[in-house]
This record gives sequence, structure tokens and C-alpha cells, in this order.
Amino acid sequence: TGTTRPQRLLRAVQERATRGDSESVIAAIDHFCRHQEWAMNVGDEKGFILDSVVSEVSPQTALELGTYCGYSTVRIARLLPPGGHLITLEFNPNYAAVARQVIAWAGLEDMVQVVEGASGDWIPHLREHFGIESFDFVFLDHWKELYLPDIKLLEECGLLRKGTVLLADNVVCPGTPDYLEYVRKSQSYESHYFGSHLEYTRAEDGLEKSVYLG
Ligand SMILES: CNc1ncnc2c1ncn2[C@@H]1O[C@H](/C=C/CNC(=O)c2cc(-c3ccc(F)cc3)cc(O)c2O)[C@H](F)[C@H]1O
Ligand SMILES: [Mg+2]
Repeated sequence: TGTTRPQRLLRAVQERATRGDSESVIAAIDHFCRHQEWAMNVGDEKGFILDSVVSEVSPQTALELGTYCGYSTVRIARLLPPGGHLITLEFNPNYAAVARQVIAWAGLEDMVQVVEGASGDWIPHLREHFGIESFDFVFLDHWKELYLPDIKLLEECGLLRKGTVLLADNVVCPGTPDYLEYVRKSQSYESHYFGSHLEYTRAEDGLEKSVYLG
């Protein structure tokens, strides 16, 4: 009964990063994934694109689907404007536990709510439970076949508004073909592809940014 990879990633953060310094937490995770063990964080190259989109949107309300170890959660939360808040959904309790500690080490726990459970179960209750009217920004990075059903659910629940920005990881590798076809063909979205590479590798991957038009 050894440790899990997320637990080893957390230990690397606690050993290498400075409490309260989100940049050092991001750097510690990238170092761990490059030099110790690969892990499915969005990574530094795609992370730079994520940063630029978050900075441009400057969201008061943000949603992340698939927290994993909290790497992209920290990247997003550190760029939120005053009063901004990020809700991140994670259904694996072990991952959620690690993510909470990574987020706390970065000193961002006041801007982030890690919600344990399945996106499909939680999305219909976000308004009543968190007083959310709609989301300014959504980052998709959970099971790839759930991207499409979950944005349709967000639409149905009225949680997207004119101008809401969706950013989806892995649209090339592992790939999200049904999601891509939908957002690129639908009259309700204006989409743009940002080419990049699979985290910590030379394989092709990229992010799809889709603006909801209502
Ligand atoms: C059921 N709805 C869910 N609700 C909340 N959290 C959820 C839900 N479903 C899963 N989660 C949670 O979301 C996470 C799932 C992330 C999946 N990510 C990937 O598979 C993924 C894979 C690769 C990859 C590429 C090449 C290769 F050779 C090997 C791997 C790269 C990537 O960047 C990825 O993001 C978490 F693990 C799971 O508990
Ligand atoms: Mg990913």
C-alpha cells in the first residue's frame, strides 16, 4: 500500500513550493511532471494559453469540470479579479482531497470551492446551492466523452449567458470529436482552436475556446 501519484505530486508541492506562493506551486508540479512522473495536468505550455484566456475574461464566476490534482484550478484562481470565485467539480474523493491541499498550499482556498461529485448530478443544483446566476468562464478537462453532454446540460440549466467563454482541454489528444463538431457547427457558439502540445510532451494537442452567443 504505497502512495498514489497524486499523493506523490502533493508531496513534491509541499517539499518544493513556498506556502502562499501560487507560482511556486505551479512550478513544483511542472517540475514533478517533467522530471519525476508524467501526470495529466494541463501543463505549462497549454497553461500559458489558459492564463491568457482567463486574464481576458477576468471572470467573476468560473466553473472547472475535472479538478484532478488542482493544477489548472490554481492557474485559474490566481488570475481571478477581486470578488471572483471558482467552483471546481471532482468526483474522485482521493483526487479532491489532494486538490484541496494543493489549492490551500497556493493560498487560494478563499477563491475556490472544490465540490465532490459528478458534474451531471451537480450542474442542475449549482444555482440554488451556490447562488450562481450564470458562469462567465468554464474550463473543461474531465472525461472527454462528457464534454458535450455537460455543456448541453449547462445550456439547459441556463448557466451560460451571452459571452460566456468555454475553454476545452485535449480536443486533439485524447480528443473530443463530438464536442468539437458541436461547438464548431452550432450557431450558438463562436469557436477558435489554439494549437499546442500534450502536457510535458511533443505530441500535438490544443485548446478550443468557444464563446456562447445565446
Ligand atoms: C462524471 N463527471 C465527472 N464529474 C466530475 N469529475 C469528473 C467526472 N468525470 C471525470 N472526472 C474527474 O476529472 C478528471 C478526469 C480527467 C480526464 N482527463 C484525461 O483523460 C486526460 C488524458 C490525457 C492523456 C493524453 C495522452 C495519453 F497518452 C494519456 C492521457 C491528457 C489530459 O490532459 C487529460 O485531461 C479526474 F481524473 C476525474 O476523477
Ligand atoms: Mg486535460
